[in-house]
Amino acid sequence: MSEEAVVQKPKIREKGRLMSASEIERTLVRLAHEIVEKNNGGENLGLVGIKRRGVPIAQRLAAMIEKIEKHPIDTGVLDISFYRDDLSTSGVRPTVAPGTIGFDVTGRDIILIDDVLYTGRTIRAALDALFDHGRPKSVQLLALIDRGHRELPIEATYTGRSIPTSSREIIEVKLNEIDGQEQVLLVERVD
Ligand SMILES: O=P(O)(O)OC[C@H]1O[C@H](OP(=O)(O)OP(=O)(O)O)[C@H](O)[C@@H]1O
Ligand SMILES: O=c1cc[nH]c(=O)[nH]1
Repeated sequence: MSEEAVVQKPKIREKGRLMSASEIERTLVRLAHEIVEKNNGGENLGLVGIKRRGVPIAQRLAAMIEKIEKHPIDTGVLDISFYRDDLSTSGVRPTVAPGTIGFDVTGRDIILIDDVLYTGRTIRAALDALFDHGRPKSVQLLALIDRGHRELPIEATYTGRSIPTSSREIIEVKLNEIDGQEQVLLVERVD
């Protein structure tokens, strides 16, 4: 057996579609209005998407908020792959590249944005990275899907859908900008 065969991805079975393209769109419209309401119009807001699928979600929300409030919204990117907990145990010491978010976060009301909130480890790492870049006035968290199973005391300020899951299940968010399709699927590992 080749080595590639040993490290195959787990087999998965599709269990159903949780959100269609129009449901994702409607949910993002609602979240954009919630953000505007909670932040009094959002003059001081900055949206930071976590790679990968948090980025197009942040860009879409910024466009919606700009349309509602008629002022520009700073939008940036956090690539947290080098900040993961599991890397630190292997001795890798993450370094922060200055300016990679795309705007100065100091003094701003930052909304961190990701597609799925699960254990919370990605968000913890993203918070570390964010504060390496500057000192925001406040940080709020938005997740399109909260699937539970938190391992850290982290909760979303804005949630698209809360979907209770088993640990064998996986939420797959598909977005046009990355996947060429638009839906949220529930799948299950079968091996
Ligand atoms: O709360 P957590 O347990 O950290 O899980 C949530 C993270 O997992 C997914 O990223 P993934 O590592 O699968 O990468 P991807 O976004 O590139 O698919 C998802 O996009 C979140 O960033
Ligand atoms: O189910 C999950 C868990 C983490 N990240 C995902 O994208 N889906």
